[in-house]
Amino acid sequence: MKFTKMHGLGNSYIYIDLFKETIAEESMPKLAIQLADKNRGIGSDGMILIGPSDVAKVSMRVFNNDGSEAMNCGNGLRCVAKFAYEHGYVNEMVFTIETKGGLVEATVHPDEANQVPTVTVNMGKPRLSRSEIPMIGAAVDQVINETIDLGEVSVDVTAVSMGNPHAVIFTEDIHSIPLMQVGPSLEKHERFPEWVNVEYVQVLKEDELQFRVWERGTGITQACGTGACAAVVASVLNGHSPRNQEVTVHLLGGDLFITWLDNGEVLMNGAAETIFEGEWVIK
Ligand SMILES: N[C@H](CCC[C@H](N)C(=O)O)C(=O)O
Repeated sequence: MKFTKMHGLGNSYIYIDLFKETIAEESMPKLAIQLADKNRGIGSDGMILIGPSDVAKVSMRVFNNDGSEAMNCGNGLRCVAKFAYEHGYVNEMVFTIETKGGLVEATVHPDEANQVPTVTVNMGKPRLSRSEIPMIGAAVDQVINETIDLGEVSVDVTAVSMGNPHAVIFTEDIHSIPLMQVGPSLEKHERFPEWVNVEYVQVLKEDELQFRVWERGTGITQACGTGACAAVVASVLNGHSPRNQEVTVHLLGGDLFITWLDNGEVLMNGAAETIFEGEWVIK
């Protein structure tokens, strides 16, 4: 089976082209774990399947390195758009991608060699009501700075879904956050029946955020595209950032440029890179 390892700001996945390969549905979680294993496999944050779609130009499925399937992946979407354009599955520069969390629209920015170094994705509208996150508790339209007791510490969470769930916590100092403690504790907290991605955000300026993430089903990663979108939405909801203005999000692996438009949609712009291609023998 051919694979391509790609990354968005160091958030890497093993990409499998289902236009050419076939993988049995029941073997997908185990294959994701095997491919992502840095000692016995290739090494990545998970596996992403690129394939045909009845409703869009291409489809994307995302598996974390624990084998769990996610509804969306921002860094993955930019790499899928790059892959689809460079492999000729699309001829346009603007096209739709089907995810389990809904349809998104990608715009590739080819260079003079017709390769794609950066991609802009319209991620659609964030889902903010408690039931859409999903999150346990009284029905509310928005979960803003809700305190969750984790035993030794409690955190104030702003909850945002980009098709996948995010718990955003604001901090005064991104370099002193208890991410290794709070991350795993909040990820599987009973308030989040489908678990949750955990993001710490420090507001440097209204249009500049520092960002760290503990990803659901993976742990700490270099970057999380849907998380960066959730961080900007949460920053606007908390009055730290303006709508309709590009916000630079500094992640461990690099910068993403996010705008929450007045029409409610979230634009994400950033890099997408191919690392190498290879062959994997399915055991
Ligand atoms: N761990 C996430 C999926 C990957 C999202 C992230 N890598 C991104 O770029 O958005 C989840 O279980 O919802």
